[in-house]
Amino acid sequence: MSISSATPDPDLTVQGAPVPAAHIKTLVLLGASGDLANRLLMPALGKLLDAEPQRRDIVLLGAGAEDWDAPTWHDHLKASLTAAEVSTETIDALLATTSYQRADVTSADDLGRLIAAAAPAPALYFALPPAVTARACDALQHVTLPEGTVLVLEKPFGTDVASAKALNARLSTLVPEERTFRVDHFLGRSTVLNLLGVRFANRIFEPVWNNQHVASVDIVFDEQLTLEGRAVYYDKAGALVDMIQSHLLQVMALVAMNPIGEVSAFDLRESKAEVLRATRVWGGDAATASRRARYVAGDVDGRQVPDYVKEPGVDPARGTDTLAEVTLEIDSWRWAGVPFRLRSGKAVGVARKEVVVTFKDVPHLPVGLTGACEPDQLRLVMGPDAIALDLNINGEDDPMSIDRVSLDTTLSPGRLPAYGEVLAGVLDGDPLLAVRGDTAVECWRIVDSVLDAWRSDRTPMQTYPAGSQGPEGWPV
Ligand SMILES: NC(=O)C1=CN([C@@H]2O[C@H](COP(=O)(O)OP(=O)(O)OC[C@H]3O[C@@H](n4cnc5c(N)ncnc54)[C@H](OP(=O)(O)O)[C@@H]3O)[C@@H](O)[C@H]2O)C=CC1
Ligand SMILES: O=C1O[C@H](COP(=O)(O)O)[C@@H](O)[C@H](O)[C@H]1O
Repeated sequence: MSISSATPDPDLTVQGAPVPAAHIKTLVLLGASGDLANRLLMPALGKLLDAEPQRRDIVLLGAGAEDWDAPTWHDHLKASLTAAEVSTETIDALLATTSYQRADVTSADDLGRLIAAAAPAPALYFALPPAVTARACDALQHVTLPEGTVLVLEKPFGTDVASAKALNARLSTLVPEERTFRVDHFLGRSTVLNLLGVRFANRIFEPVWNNQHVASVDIVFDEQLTLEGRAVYYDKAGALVDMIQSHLLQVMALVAMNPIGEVSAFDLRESKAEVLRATRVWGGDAATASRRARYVAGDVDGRQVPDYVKEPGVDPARGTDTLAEVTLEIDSWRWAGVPFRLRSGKAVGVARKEVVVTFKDVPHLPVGLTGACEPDQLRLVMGPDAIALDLNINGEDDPMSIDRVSLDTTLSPGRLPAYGEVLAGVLDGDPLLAVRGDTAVECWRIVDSVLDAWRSDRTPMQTYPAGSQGPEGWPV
């Protein structure tokens, strides 16, 4: 008998329907001069307002360490929105009401001033380094938060089980769980959201979505991107923590969860949590259930890439992984015995970003049908978004020989970028796409076991040339 190693914290699993937060009027962007704010959040807000102009009464309040006057802030915001091709109407509407305050977000006095300016019910978006976010949350203890305040936290949410639990405990003293938005922008990606439609709006998949018919599931996010100047963050995280601990486990939960009664924050998040609570490393040994590797010099699509350890800001002694793979099992009636392989890497030659469900072989191929009969595969591709069903059919020339076809369709990129969907939830006070606190801890429980094995050096660090598809012998 398998027993889930963690029991959900009752304080973090809000029972019943979520209590709607007041419709947010002011979005306070803490860390407004930072990369996330500039490259992703402000454009996403602009796109959301373009798609839903009725929201144009949203006021954006920027805050950060920079001593910016109003024209400097306006120029910064306008440049970010313009680069994202946000409409001039939206840009003008945002500029008409926005303001910026210089603030040390770890100071209760500064935070108090910001919140007073953002009343009645602000959303505080911590677009800050994680350590600064933790200190800002400590400082908020000394500030009276208006009823309905929403807190929005970026990944990484803690650095292990203990720190994630401590952060949850701190947050629970500030606002209720349903007003705490732990952002995982993959949950706003259109292909990921499409898992709901594909799985539950079709008759044909659910009956075969189990260990009777599925041989394995691969969730792969291999990028051509390298370090891209992010050593301060990435060198401490690595591929396992950067991608698998958060995004890929969330995607896995959506692939594996039981059907939900309604698309509500409670149903969806509880169903995902059930999966994650039942998840552990394949065979119970994290050292053999995982692989890790790091890129060395190579050529990615014509771009010369140095050894990872020679990238500026990298500490070679740290032993950071740039490609990680973990095979997991979900101890449930539905999934027992089905390997879920999660893999993500940087600096590969050909990007591969997809969920692949591989079905078992047919039990019997009629005598007389010839040729290779490969397993059926359903593939959901993340960017450019597509869905494909790879099947065996009768051959074109010899009708009794088997050929392979792919029934595929490209999907529109979605009405909004992933962060646009995330922000829509924040502004509506709907935590549907937010990661629940107990789930964040579960994800660390799964990944901590791998990190422990890696620290004991039982899983060798391999290398692969940048521009390749990973070390030799690894399945791609
Ligand atoms: N950038 C990205 O692509 C992504 C980032 N994230 C997450 O988003 C968060 C922010 O990342 P990112 O934008 O890249 O980080 P940056 O370092 O680019 O930005 C952080 C911002 O916080 C400000 N800041 C730091 N300390 C204080 C303080 N005490 N008071 C006020 N402002 C302060 C910085 O100001 P100053 O520079 O003046 O010190 C800067 O504007 C992180 O948790 C990251 O993991 C998540 C997904 C993608
Ligand atoms: O959160 C992260 O995600 C990106 C990949 O997501 P995308 O939406 O930008 O494609 C990844 O490159 C980055 O390392 C990671 O921190």
